[in-house]
Amino acid sequence: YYPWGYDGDNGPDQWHKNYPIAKGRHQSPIEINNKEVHYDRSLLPWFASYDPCAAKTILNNGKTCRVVFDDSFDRSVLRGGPLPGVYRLRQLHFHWGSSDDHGSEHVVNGVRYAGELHLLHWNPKYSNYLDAVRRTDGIAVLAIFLQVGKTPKPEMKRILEEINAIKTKGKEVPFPNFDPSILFPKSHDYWTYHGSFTTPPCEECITWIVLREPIIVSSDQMAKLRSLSKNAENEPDLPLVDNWRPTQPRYFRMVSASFL
Ligand SMILES: COc1cccc(N2C=Cc3cc(S(N)(=O)=O)sc3S2(=O)=O)c1
Ligand SMILES: [Zn+2]
Repeated sequence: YYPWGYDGDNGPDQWHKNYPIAKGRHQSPIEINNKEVHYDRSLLPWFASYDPCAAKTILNNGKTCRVVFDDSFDRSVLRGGPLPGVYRLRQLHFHWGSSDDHGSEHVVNGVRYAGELHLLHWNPKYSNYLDAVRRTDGIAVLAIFLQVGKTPKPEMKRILEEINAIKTKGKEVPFPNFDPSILFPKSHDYWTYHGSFTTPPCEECITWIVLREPIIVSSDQMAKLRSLSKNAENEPDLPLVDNWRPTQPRYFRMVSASFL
């Protein structure tokens, strides 16, 4: 395991030295531009059926704030859309900036959002998560943009209330009874393409489902995320901000849209 980060000598431009696939042809995130997107009317709607009791803990791993779910059976699943079957929800996490004008990983027609929520699911046709990570159809990530506005989504409060308990790297606390589908925007319109983890190991195993409609968060809520520290309790407080990877070359990949 090699230490990697988002700035200076271990930043995104250096990742390929320890994770050569970071220079692959199917990397994420990417720019999504209307004029290069292909409307695919055969794309089905996607459905999430999540069990709120599957939620286990919320943690700060020094790179993001993550909520972990029980994925020992088909308990919380995503299906439909571009997916061949059900995919099990394993975790959700966020990417955000040092200010409200940037922080998302995917960029839409030149627009960067303040942040991006990723819900990570794996294909249970593989024996376990680590096996799924090595397959092109192993993982599905539902990505939802965070846009700063005046009327924030009240459902975000539950996650942000826990931030004080996981201020430093390595902190993990129980996070029971949470159904992440309450965070979804009204519209289920999405873009989809084949890509990778946006952090090391950068495996190219992800079917990305990027929602067109952002969810609204307040500037204070973004500031709450920025109050997390990259470091552990007994180390200097380094603000956990700008944990997003710059967009990668699209090469010969098609981005399909579920909407006209
Ligand atoms: C061997 O692959 C493994 C094994 C165990 C954990 C991970 N992960 C690391 C990075 C990573 C990046 C994600 S993103 N931003 O693309 O949604 S999700 C995710 S992870 O699953 O936590 C990868
Ligand atoms: Zn992510």
